[in-house]
Amino acid sequence: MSNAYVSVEGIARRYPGATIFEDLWFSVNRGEFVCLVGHSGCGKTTVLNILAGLEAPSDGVVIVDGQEISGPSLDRAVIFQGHALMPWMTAEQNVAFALSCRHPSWPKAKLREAAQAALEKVGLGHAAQKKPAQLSGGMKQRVGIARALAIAPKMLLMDEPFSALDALTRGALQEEVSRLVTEADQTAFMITHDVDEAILLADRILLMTNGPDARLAEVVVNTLPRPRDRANLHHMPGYHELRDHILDFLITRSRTLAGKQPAGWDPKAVPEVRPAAPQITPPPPRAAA
Ligand SMILES: Nc1ncnc2c1ncn2[C@@H]1O[C@H](COP(=O)(O)OP(=O)(O)OP(=O)(O)O)[C@@H](O)[C@H]1O
Repeated sequence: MSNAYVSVEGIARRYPGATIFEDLWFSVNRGEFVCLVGHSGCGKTTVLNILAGLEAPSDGVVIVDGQEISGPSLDRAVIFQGHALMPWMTAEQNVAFALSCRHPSWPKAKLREAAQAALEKVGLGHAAQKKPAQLSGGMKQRVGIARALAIAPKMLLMDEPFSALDALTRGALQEEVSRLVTEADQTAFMITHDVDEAILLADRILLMTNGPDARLAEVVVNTLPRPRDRANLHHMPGYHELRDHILDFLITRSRTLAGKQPAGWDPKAVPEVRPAAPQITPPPPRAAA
């Protein structure tokens, strides 16, 4: 795990009388997009909060860029399901405020300029002077995305950021995040319930069994080539195999594997699968000369 940008090493969350999860080991490489998928209650938000430094694990550590984390940091920006914008500030002021925490020495004009540029990147240049109450849900979430990306965090953490949006807005924002994260070579970790969202965005998808005593059961490597877009995703060779694999896990295996550790199970070496990998046909034997 030493080459990983983010290294999650044996974290656990226990409450008196209940272990939500334990012995969770995984890594996220620089520039990689990792999604965590699992049923409600298995501890996904807890894992994200631990990565954000908002909660301490009961056991284990998280190392980011070689340093153990010990609390929240601007290096790890979180995009929540709700927008968490300051309602008395305009969109520009919301982004500028985050920028001022990152760059305390920047003069106001520079902060404003950078905030405006960040809003333009998410298509909100025209709405910079509006307050959250004057913006739609999708626009507010865009401001949240602009604010998180403007401070160039080492890691972007997202907890179901699109789940409260209508399907059209959700689709548009998923594609936008995909583009922005790729452009910035941003390391990202996201929780989602939406299998297509995970397939669109992730390089790897971590599958968690049901809680209590949840564990990482499998790491699904998304071998579908980039760029991916929603309109063509389901035409890509391997898409259906990948989707079926994840759905089968959610419908059946997340439950049947719950609480059980197969013999010889090594939580540090969770099996990797590539359901969408192209079938390699061996070349025909050469005719004898
Ligand atoms: N103080 C507590 N005592 C005991 N259990 C708790 C406590 N706080 C949280 N939990 C349990 O921890 C588990 C993990 O919660 P968490 O929010 O991380 O799950 P999740 O997978 O993100 O769920 P969802 O998808 O519904 O958001 C839940 O089953 C919850 O009931």
